[in-house]
Amino acid sequence: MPATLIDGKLLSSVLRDELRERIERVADHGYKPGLVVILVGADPASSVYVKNKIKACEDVGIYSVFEHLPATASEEELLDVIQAYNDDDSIQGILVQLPLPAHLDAHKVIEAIAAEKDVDGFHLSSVGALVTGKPLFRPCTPYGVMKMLEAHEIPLRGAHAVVVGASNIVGKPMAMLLLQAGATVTICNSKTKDLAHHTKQADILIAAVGKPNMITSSMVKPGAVVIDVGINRLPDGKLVGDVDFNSVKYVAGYLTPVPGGVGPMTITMLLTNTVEAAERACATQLASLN
Ligand SMILES: Nc1nc(=O)c2c([nH]1)NC[C@@H]1CN(c3ccc(C(=O)N[C@@H](CCC(=O)O)C(=O)O)cc3)C=[N+]21
Repeated sequence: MPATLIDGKLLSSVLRDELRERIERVADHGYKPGLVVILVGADPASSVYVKNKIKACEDVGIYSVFEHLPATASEEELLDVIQAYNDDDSIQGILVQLPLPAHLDAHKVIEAIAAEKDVDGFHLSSVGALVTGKPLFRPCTPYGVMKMLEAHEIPLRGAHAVVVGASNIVGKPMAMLLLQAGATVTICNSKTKDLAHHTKQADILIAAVGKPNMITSSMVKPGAVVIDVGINRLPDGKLVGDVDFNSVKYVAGYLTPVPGGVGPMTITMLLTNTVEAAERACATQLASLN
């Protein structure tokens, strides 16, 4: 029997309905969640993602601002823009679209974002809070994956999770969330010897490498939960993940599609973090009134 599909679009629509209710509740206190998306330059893929994020905000009733800087913008200009939004009470979330042009220091730029507005979860405060077990903001992609596992009641305690890819934005925080949920976690990287040996042990396999179709059916334990975080655009324009979907679907127990899997969930968790930020700002103000 082919794998059960984990539909990120469907789950997103359920979660977005819940967000609309939370947004109405903060609206009752005179608050409207606001997100600014900052894009430097005009990379076509980034431009599409940014547009999708703005559209998603409109869809649930989050106020959004698109701040577009030229590719030649200086670090100082970008830091000034971030500072202005740090000080802007109509904005609770600040996202700087990555990757940045090479002349800008992404680390320095991310650190300039006020920690309480870091809805991407990339700031050192967010990373430290996550690792020590009191998350401030969870990075959107791993957070979305956790929601997908939860929605399908996939047991995590004592499960063996194998994360392929060790990036700061996906692999590392993904491993941390799975660990905190009680899984035994293996993290593989590009230097891992005999990758298939590790992936075949996985009850839950997370593919986050950025190589089209690299996880093949012989690398998957029968019945495993396979989460495809990859988004690779082929020369013919087709979008594929890191998992060879057509062969793995006959081996896996659960599988996420690309498109329509982790991608839409990433955006939904960005919206969730923005609403969360607005609820905290609202609670802080209510407390100061008492
Ligand atoms: N500061 C920052 N935060 C990010 O969260 C961030 C970023 N920079 N830089 C780029 C990556 C990539 N990313 C995606 C989100 C959704 C889809 C998505 O919705 N994908 C659709 C398909 C979209 C299409 O057709 O191209 C899907 O998988 O169904 C894809 C990619 C967020 N990123």
